[in-house]
Amino acid sequence: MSYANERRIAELAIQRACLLTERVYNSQVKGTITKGDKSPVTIADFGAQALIISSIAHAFPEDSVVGEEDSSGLRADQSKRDLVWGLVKDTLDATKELTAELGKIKDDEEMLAVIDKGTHQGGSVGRIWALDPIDGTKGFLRGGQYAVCLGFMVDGKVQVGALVCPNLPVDPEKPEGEKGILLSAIRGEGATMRPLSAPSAQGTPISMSSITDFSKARFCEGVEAGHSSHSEQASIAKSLGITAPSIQMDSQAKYASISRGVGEIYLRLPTSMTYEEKIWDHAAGSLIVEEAGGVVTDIYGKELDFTQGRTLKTNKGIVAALKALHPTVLKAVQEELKVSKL
Ligand SMILES: Nc1ncnc2c1ncn2[C@@H]1O[C@H](COP(=O)(O)O)[C@@H](OP(=O)(O)O)[C@H]1O
Ligand SMILES: [Mg+2]
Ligand SMILES: [Mg+2]
Ligand SMILES: [Mg+2]
Repeated sequence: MSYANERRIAELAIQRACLLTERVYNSQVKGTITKGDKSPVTIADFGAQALIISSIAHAFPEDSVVGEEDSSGLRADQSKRDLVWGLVKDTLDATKELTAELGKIKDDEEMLAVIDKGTHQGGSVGRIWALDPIDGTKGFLRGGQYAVCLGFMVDGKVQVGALVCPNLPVDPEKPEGEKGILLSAIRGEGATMRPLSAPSAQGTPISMSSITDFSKARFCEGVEAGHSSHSEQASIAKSLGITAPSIQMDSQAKYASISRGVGEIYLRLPTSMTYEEKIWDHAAGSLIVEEAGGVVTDIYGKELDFTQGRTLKTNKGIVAALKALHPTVLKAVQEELKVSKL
């Protein structure tokens, strides 16, 4: 069974949401709220979650959604709620040609209810979408990379992944040129990419780099030192003979980057053994990397298990690399971590 329709709706939905996130990215008003776990959420995260879940509910009313955000912060703050509704309404008004396929939201009450459709607990049964309305919120606030991410799972296996990276260059050779790319994949059918400016164009197939010589290889890692262990990643890179400096960027833009051949490896080594990676941080990006010729496991070499609920509770960390390099990278990771953690 092909999931071409799910991919089409995913692409349209994240691209529509991206109009909203870019407006906030380029404005002075980010409307940040600090959540219970001390992490930030902005009016753009809420607005994007509302638009994307309403698209899914319109196209596939029986499906469930595991979304990162819930409406509690907005219910407690009328002025932010008004800001988000203003953004959502403007975006819907500006994209009327998509209403037949993606539907709309009637008022701010409905918007809050739609955001809360993302509270599903996930699991191993049925059709479930994993949504990160803004991945890399800290990058978003800093003016760095961020991504709008949507994965679609059937019985706990990711079948479709779609990512918008509004601030990655269309041509990696021209970093100051046009920005904004959309990547997507269907399991077994490969991964594709297209510029955001060409919404109706067919995506071009992408594949990972073919560099197998570690002295020429590059690795990606996050910017936030609290999210992955920079010191251990540096030490692994050194032991592999990697000489290039790490490519640091926020969000699933790292998965996007290696899937189109900019970097061969993405390391995300845990900074704490109690943190559980969230399914929405990996569903879309990991499938796109696999379909572009890569392998994605945790630090134990285990496949990512999306059947466990809202988190990858049976996995630790992420090791993603070109298929030919992955066994050697994993061995280096395990040698490095064995001492302190395994
Ligand atoms: N201690 C931790 N270890 C690993 N990831 C963490 C973390 N704390 C937060 N994160 C996740 O890291 C994501 C960003 O990844 P990166 O650092 O690669 O940009 C965040 O997504 P959000 O920005 O969607 O909240 C958040 O879910
Ligand atoms: Mg977050
Ligand atoms: Mg995230
Ligand atoms: Mg997020």
